[in-house]
Amino acid sequence: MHVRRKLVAGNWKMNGSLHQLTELGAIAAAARAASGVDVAICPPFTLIASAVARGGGIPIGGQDCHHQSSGAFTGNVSATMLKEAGAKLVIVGHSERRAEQQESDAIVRAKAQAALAAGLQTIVCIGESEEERMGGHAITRCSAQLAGSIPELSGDAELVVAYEPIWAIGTGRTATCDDVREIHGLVRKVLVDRFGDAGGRIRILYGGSVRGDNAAELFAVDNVDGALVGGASLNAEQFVPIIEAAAQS
Ligand SMILES: O=C(CO)COP(=O)(O)O
Repeated sequence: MHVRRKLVAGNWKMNGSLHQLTELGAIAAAARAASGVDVAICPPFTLIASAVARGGGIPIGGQDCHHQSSGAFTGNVSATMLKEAGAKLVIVGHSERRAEQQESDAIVRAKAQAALAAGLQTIVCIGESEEERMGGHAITRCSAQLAGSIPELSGDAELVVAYEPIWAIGTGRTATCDDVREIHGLVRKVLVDRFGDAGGRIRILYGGSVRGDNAAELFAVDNVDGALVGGASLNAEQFVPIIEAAAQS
């Protein structure tokens, strides 16, 4: 049985500003108080270097990276560039990118591989749509995404998986604890089948309308090793209670 520290990561998406980095002070203080919990924030690319400078030691990450380290890829940023900017982690395969940028499992996997190779902690996102869940296809969809998107483990950088049901993102609707237990159990099985003992150490986050008032019950579910938080990570007032719930779980 592996003891996995909780990880609470904030995904600011295309939100935030230099001014908003003032929130990081209180978030860093809460992170220091929650000694058993890892906390990270992923702001837009343009804020990464400033967030590293002003973040009070909280690991700062990107929300995407290209799978090549450099080249003629206008508008893109590579994992090595993120690393140089001071990022410690990166999110890849978020459903908003899979939908808007048509990112396939194979692309997500290549990005994850590049991120691990650059030494970044790498959060690979999976999750089914509402239609897939209603049609009884949540398990098959998540299994296919796992099979196609999870990279080989390489080097010392940590792989993390985030389960984010698309219908729960930004909607205020959270998956039931039973649904979360089922999918996180599936993810764990896939990871252990593939990586053996190392698969038991990989942290699995839940994401989708996590808030201070539902975090504790989600953190109590088997194989929920933390949260990937969107809206509620934008300010300390809403994010700190989630960190505190992780510390008490
Ligand atoms: O997409 C998410 C995090 O990556 C979840 O967003 P919300 O917490 O706003 O639902």
